[in-house]
Amino acid sequence: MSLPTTLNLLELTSACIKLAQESGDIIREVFKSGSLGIEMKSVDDPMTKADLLSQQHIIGSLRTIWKDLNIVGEEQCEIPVIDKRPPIDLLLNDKDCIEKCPEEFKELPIEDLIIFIDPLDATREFTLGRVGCVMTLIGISFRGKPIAGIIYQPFVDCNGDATTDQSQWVGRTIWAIVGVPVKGIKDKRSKDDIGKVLLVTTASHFNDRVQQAVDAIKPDKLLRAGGAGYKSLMVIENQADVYVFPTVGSKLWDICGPHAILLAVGGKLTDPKGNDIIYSTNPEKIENKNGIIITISNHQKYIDLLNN
Ligand SMILES: O=P(O)(O)O[C@H]1[C@H](O)[C@@H](O)[C@H](OP(=O)(O)O)[C@@H](OP(=O)(O)O)[C@H]1O
Ligand SMILES: [Mg+2]
Ligand SMILES: [Mg+2]
Ligand SMILES: [Mg+2]
Repeated sequence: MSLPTTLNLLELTSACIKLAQESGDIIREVFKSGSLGIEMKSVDDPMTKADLLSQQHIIGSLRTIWKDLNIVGEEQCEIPVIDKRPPIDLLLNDKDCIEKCPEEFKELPIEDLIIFIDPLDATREFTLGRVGCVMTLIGISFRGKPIAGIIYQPFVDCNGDATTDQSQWVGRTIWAIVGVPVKGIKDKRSKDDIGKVLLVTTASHFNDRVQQAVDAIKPDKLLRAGGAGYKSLMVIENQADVYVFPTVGSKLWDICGPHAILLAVGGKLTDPKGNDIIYSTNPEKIENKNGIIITISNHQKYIDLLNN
């Protein structure tokens, strides 16, 4: 039987939404078990049983339908054969998707797609019990550009607010297809911060280059947070105006999903010189070597501040 050569983005995104939610169940179970199975991939770069099981579940399940899809996952691991096919119809009756999804997205050549999976973003925070910023990130890129993204936050209440109350861990899904109105995004800007410039950056990898970027932008408030995905979501939900990390550290799987959601809400993500990030399977291109800057508006203003 010949394999399909095209796919419907609504079906792929439907499957990814469900799989991200199921990965959240896996991540919560591992956390509650108390045995995280921490391995150090390198200094300051942990992987846990939750990262592994989450990635195996997502990729193994996608493979039950799309066997030759290009998938780039953060973790180096065997992918077990899974026989349960994920549902692919969640978005097929979504009014906005039917009316606003670009027609070409409904019949995409599989060979031009790459799926980037960060099965658990902010692992370091996860190992330290600071789970509010943990999330599963799935990005779908087409010919080098993000076209759909899914974020699932396992350790938050229904408003997406971190809580230590395990009974409130209902989790939250944020997803977008570029060109389709995004649902469920909140404006989380506090009243005291209206009119101010808030910059968010790393909590765990501060260095001179980051300090220089902060000095160049001169924000009214400097916020420090864990998780590349979490900081991106802070910009998407107006809790920060700009997220900058001006040196190597983040990878394509950290940003592809959030990037698609950001584009869908009118934001921008480039390197600190304003160059587009191209999504590729080339191992040489996986690291964002020059860093990233993420904004919801006035992107060029921040690029000019960083480079003048
Ligand atoms: O946890 P994984 O999936 O390995 O992804 C990491 C990113 O690759 C790093 O860029 C993040 O470091 P920063 O918080 O300095 O952005 C890092 O944030 P963290 O140091 O707060 O955990 C993570 O988001
Ligand atoms: Mg990550
Ligand atoms: Mg990760
Ligand atoms: Mg990692």
